[in-house]
Amino acid sequence: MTTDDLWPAPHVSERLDVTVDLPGSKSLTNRSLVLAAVADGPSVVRRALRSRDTLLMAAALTALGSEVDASGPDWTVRPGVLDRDAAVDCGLAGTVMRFVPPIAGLSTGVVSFDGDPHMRQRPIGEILTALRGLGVDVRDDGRGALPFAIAGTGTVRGGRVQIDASASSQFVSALLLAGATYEQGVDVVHEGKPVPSLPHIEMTVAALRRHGVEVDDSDANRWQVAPGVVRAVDDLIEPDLSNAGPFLALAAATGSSVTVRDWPAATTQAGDALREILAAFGCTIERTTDGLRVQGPDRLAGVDVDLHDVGELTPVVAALAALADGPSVLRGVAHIRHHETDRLRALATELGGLGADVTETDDGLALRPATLRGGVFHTYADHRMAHAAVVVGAAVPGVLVEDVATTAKTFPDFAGAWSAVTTPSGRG
Ligand SMILES: O=C(O)C1=C[C@@H](OP(=O)(O)O)[C@@H](O)[C@H](O)C1
Ligand SMILES: C=C(OP(=O)(O)O)C(=O)O
Repeated sequence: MTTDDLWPAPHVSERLDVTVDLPGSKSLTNRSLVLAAVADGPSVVRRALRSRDTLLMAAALTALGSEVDASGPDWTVRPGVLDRDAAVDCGLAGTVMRFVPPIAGLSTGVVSFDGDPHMRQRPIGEILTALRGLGVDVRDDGRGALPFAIAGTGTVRGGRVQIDASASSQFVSALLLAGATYEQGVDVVHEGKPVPSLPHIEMTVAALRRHGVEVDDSDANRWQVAPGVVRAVDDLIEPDLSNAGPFLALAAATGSSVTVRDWPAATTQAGDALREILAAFGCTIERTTDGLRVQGPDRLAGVDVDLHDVGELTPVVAALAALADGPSVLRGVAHIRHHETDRLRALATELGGLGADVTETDDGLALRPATLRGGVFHTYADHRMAHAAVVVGAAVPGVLVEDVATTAKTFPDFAGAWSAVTTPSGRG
């Protein structure tokens, strides 16, 4: 590591009163792109997120035969014929590695998949086994991980399939997104420990219904998608509410007021749970004509929260818990050991390195009040580790964020946006 890779997180020594505009949601953008690629005509994805994960998705769909014009803020997608051999780079994007293979089964070419070194550790085996059961020719070395290839025959039989989706809700979303294009549709039954991140499956179901696809989700742990046309629709992408996390946590950590513009009145995004979580820390939450306003308290309370449904919020919540005046328990998130890095291990190591009293548990973290100090915060190529680092850095002088550019996974120029709100001279 060179010192160039260390970004001094802005320390905030005054109370701020700021409003931020956030880029679009990764999860909504990548669902819209996938459905647009199998739709019955061209679509527009308005205010699409332009970030590494969404550009990788656009490149994957282009490689498979669609035309994606990502040159402006509104992206156009023209579905093409899936008739070619292709190579898909998944980077570190779970949505690309999980959502694209079920569509590749419709191709008449051989589609090979690989990604960043850590992506070879992230689970995909359940989807590969499920695809085989649905009639897809999957070629891998039996490890249930990248790299692998899908040799399409142009059609997929589909039907009923049982999976264990306790490691990731994306296993279910992936099969549902492709399901309507399969001859028999798809009937996915989950058997195993509870599925995490259920709001993300609700987001998938809502996206399918918007595209005219019939989905029956009336039984717990079972989702049936009827075969049929995926109608082309124009989508408007909401701001990314999980990426609102560090900005709203900034208010909590520094007793400031932060407004996130255009907070949706109703949404399937996991980040909406921030309203409740930040209230538990002692923040005051208010909807204004501009968006959602959070006012941080004078002293942060500790929290006891189950984050099973909203695991991607854990790094920012852990950063606040490390700054709190009371003890905290974060539970229900064993599955985030399979995210961009082992987030429980990484958070315990890095927050601990800055003086936090933090213990890893089987399914979360336990934190007790401690005085934090500055130092290097390693990010493990994980955008949300960088988010945790800057939140601590706002409250504690001298935090150096390693590789802040890793935030580009889901947020263009995060460091610039963070500087603009935290540095008085940076504000317009
Ligand atoms: O479907 C999606 O867009 C996502 C689902 C969740 O994955 P897991 O179920 O693996 O946690 C979430 O954490 C991830 O950031 C995005
Ligand atoms: C888990 C995450 O990403 P992915 O879509 O790569 O799974 C995340 O963004 O927190």
